[in-house]
Amino acid sequence: MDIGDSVIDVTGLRRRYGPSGDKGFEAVRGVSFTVRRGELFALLGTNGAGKTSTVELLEGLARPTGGQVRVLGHDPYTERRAVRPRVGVMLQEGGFPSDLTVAETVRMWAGCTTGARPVAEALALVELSDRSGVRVKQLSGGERRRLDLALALLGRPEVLFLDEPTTGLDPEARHNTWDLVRRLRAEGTTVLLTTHYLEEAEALADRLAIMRDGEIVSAGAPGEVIGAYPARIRFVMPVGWFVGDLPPLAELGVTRHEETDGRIELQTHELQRTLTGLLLWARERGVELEGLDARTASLEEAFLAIAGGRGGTDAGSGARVGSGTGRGK
Ligand SMILES: Nc1ncnc2c1ncn2[C@@H]1O[C@H](COP(=O)(O)OP(=O)(O)OP(=O)(O)O)[C@@H](O)[C@H]1O
Repeated sequence: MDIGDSVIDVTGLRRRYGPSGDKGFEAVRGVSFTVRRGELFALLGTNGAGKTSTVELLEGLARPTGGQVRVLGHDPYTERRAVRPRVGVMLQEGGFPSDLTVAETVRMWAGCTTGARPVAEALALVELSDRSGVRVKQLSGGERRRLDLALALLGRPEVLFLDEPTTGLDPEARHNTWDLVRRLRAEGTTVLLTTHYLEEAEALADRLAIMRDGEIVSAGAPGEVIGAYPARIRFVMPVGWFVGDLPPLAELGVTRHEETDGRIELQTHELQRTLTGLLLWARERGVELEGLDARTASLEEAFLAIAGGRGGTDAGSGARVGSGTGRGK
């Protein structure tokens, strides 16, 4: 096996439900990506974008209708026995018997897992040690998610598939799960994550891909994906001053500006240059830019533009574009 550094290789992947032609539906339409060893790769997209349909193919739960998947150098569907013991899967719904206690559930799972962690260790990892005697049906939604994660980690997997792992978790439990995932990745575990929480992807992912209508429409490191979108500077125009009094906006690197009731928003791909020019202008005139707020685009902004289909980097928001009129001082 020679897979170099890549652990998951996906090439031209397709998945169709139902027959070909109008009666069927192609949920995955030629998806390609690679996940390297020890990397955390996040798959994002709106509901129905095709994430679960893709991940199920990587997990070997279904056969692709086109293209190819390799996990640890093997076809996860036809070579399931070679792949399965080295992979941990946390599905959206665990579906284990709920009359068993937490410890019994982990013990039962451990019986089917080669080289399983001790039950106490698995429960400690997800901070469920104090719930070990509780029946699964009595757990909260967030505790069940953590139990799902404990089961996925039981066999010390080389590759971990996490399908919306923190849904239903309170903020503290979510951050604890993030810390655990970071630790696992630091130990060399390769992680493929699907999530609807963009701050989760931003916090954890080395690289990510955004899916829309069965295709990957943007991919790269979070900074690369976000970097295509402009930073924003917001402030309130000082009383008696107007946008036209500012230095020529194009010279400050502003690509777009909006004005609503004296509140100004500037968009720029050169945040430092634009902000410096603006602050120098304010200092020279001795005025205060009330409510000044400058920030790079967030993954959420990039996601909404990409997944929603706007795609362009300076897509208009429909707000009124300032006229730039004003009087000199
Ligand atoms: N068994 C099925 N038969 C027919 N269509 C299906 C089936 N499963 C999923 N689909 C369709 O495939 C598309 C992709 O679904 P999928 O569950 O992969 O999306 P997703 O990105 O995981 O969405 P979510 O974020 O809601 O989990 C959707 O339009 C869905 O209705």
